[in-house]
Amino acid sequence: MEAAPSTSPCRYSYEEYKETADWLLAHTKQRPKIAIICGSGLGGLADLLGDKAVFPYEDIPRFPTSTVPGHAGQLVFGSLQGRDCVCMQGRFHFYEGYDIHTVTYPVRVFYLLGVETVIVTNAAGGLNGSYNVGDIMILKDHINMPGFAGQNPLCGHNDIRFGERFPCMSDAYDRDLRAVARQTAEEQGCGGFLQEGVYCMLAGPSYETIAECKLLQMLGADCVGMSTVPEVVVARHCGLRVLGLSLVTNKVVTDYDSAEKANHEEVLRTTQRRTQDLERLVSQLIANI
Ligand SMILES: O=P(O)(O)O[C@@H]1C[C@H](O)[C@@H](CO)O1
Ligand SMILES: Nc1nc2[nH]cnc2c(=O)[nH]1
Repeated sequence: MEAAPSTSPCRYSYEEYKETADWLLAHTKQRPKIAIICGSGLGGLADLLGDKAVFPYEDIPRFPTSTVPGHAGQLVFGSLQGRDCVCMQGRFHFYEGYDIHTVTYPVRVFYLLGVETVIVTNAAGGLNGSYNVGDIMILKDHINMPGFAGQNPLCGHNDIRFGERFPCMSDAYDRDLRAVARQTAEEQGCGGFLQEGVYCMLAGPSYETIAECKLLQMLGADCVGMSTVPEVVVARHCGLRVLGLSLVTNKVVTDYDSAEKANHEEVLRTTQRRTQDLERLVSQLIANI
């Protein structure tokens, strides 16, 4: 597949998103109001669903496919805590070569399915010195670094059926959902490793240099990752409520004498260690929202 030029206008028409959504609606009886996007190593969240209908991405008309270890590549519809949900087991990253409109394609499909709330999860590097590996961070804000460089998924023609030309982002992470998440985390015994902070997205796939980590710390970022922000921007554009959760899978290196090196194996190891806590938290959250 030939990559789209980075300056392309939105590559997809309303009718294309609609074709995907209508196909899914025709192939499942579930009518989800909640969507969950699983981060690296966090795809086990989809296994919580009962009464499942599973669609590999390659079977869904116009859906992209995922290439990262730790990401399965299927859309799972099902029921959790008596609520219909749809779960993306495997997301699309900009660093895989997808243009920013393709990265966010599923979010507009969710909107057209009737989804109202999106729970976005990710694996991230901890920048905040007081964070520990294994902490869960509720996102209260983000820094859209690729957006600074012109890679905002809303660039190009604005279709008003999705949302307005200039959407607000100061309320990107829903205050009420954050409160429910804090409360639920306490009830589920996750309070001892819960944080709330700012996620910064970089394009990846290289991890950060020491100087870059120091810069991001100065900017006020608490965690750094390679996803989530484009999906959140598109979700907010079409009025979906968003809850973001980062799992701190590693601490970034900020010391020139350190022998530590960021690596994807450590990222996946940490997700395995925390997977049950996260599953419990998300499951109970869904009951509480
Ligand atoms: O999909 P997420 O953001 O959870 O995955 C993170 C970012 C990269 O894909 C990978 C790096 O280890 O983990
Ligand atoms: N950019 C980035 N993404 C990550 N995902 C998991 N850990 C990291 C990290 O340290 N940096």
